[in-house]
Amino acid sequence: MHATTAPSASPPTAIPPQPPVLDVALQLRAQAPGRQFALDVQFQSHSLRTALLGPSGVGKSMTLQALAGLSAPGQASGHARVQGQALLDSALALNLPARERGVGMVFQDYALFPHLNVQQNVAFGLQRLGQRAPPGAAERVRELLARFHLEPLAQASPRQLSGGQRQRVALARALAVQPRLLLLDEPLSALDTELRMQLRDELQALLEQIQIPVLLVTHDPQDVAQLAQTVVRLRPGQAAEVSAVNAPQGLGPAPAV
Ligand SMILES: Nc1ncnc2c1ncn2[C@@H]1O[C@H](COP(=O)(O)OP(=O)(O)OP(=O)(O)O)[C@@H](O)[C@H]1O
Repeated sequence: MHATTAPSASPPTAIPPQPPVLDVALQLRAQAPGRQFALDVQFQSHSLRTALLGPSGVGKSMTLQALAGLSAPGQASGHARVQGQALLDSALALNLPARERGVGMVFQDYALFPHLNVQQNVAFGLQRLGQRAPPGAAERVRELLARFHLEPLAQASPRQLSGGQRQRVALARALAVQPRLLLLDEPLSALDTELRMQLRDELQALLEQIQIPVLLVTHDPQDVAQLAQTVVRLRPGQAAEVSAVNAPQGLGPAPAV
């Protein structure tokens, strides 16, 4: 006679909670002769696309610089994590250098290198000082030039480009390293209304494709409506306010960027 045993009920599998997409708790300090600036900025975002808003001078650009690893020594402390991975954690004495952070940044004026052509600007982030370009770099640059419709302009100098073309070069350069975080500091503010609308549409399509965490500084409500899922408002002397603006987009398979 066989004894049968009821299958033992397996314990429910606990799904580990997802870390926030962005987890920022930074103390920022800057000093100039006769002037001091201090900001504690704390927020978490569970969205891939977060807008950082706040009045002029509140510290938005400084926050982006701290995330990119571009702060002056001693200017930023605390912690900053992207999908659970720390870029900076003072408690652990961890402060990754900018090149090791995997953070792409597009500045308001695009900050293209004037002495480099379009192709060299895009390739810049892939090179290490005094070293040969890593394997695959030339292919990656070709891919990005094609993707951003920049092939005919590969040899052009930044001063020969329109505002929209400059923006595409800046985005291609920021994405060259396949960043884990993309920072956009008022990327549309230098453009006239018509071009801004067109490039906002392009940026929206691009962000939907690349599906990497993005933190966007803007003053423009239309940027927020079209590009962001969560808004973080910095307020002088007060805690940041976090709110949802749009339902998260479906997270389809992420094509390589
Ligand atoms: N190197 C520095 N030394 C001293 N103060 C600084 C330095 N850099 C920035 N600041 C000050 O820090 C504050 C925050 O500057 P930040 O550029 O981050 O503001 P912001 O919110 O991006 O403003 P805006 O919307 O006008 O671009 C400002 O008061 C600015 O004057």
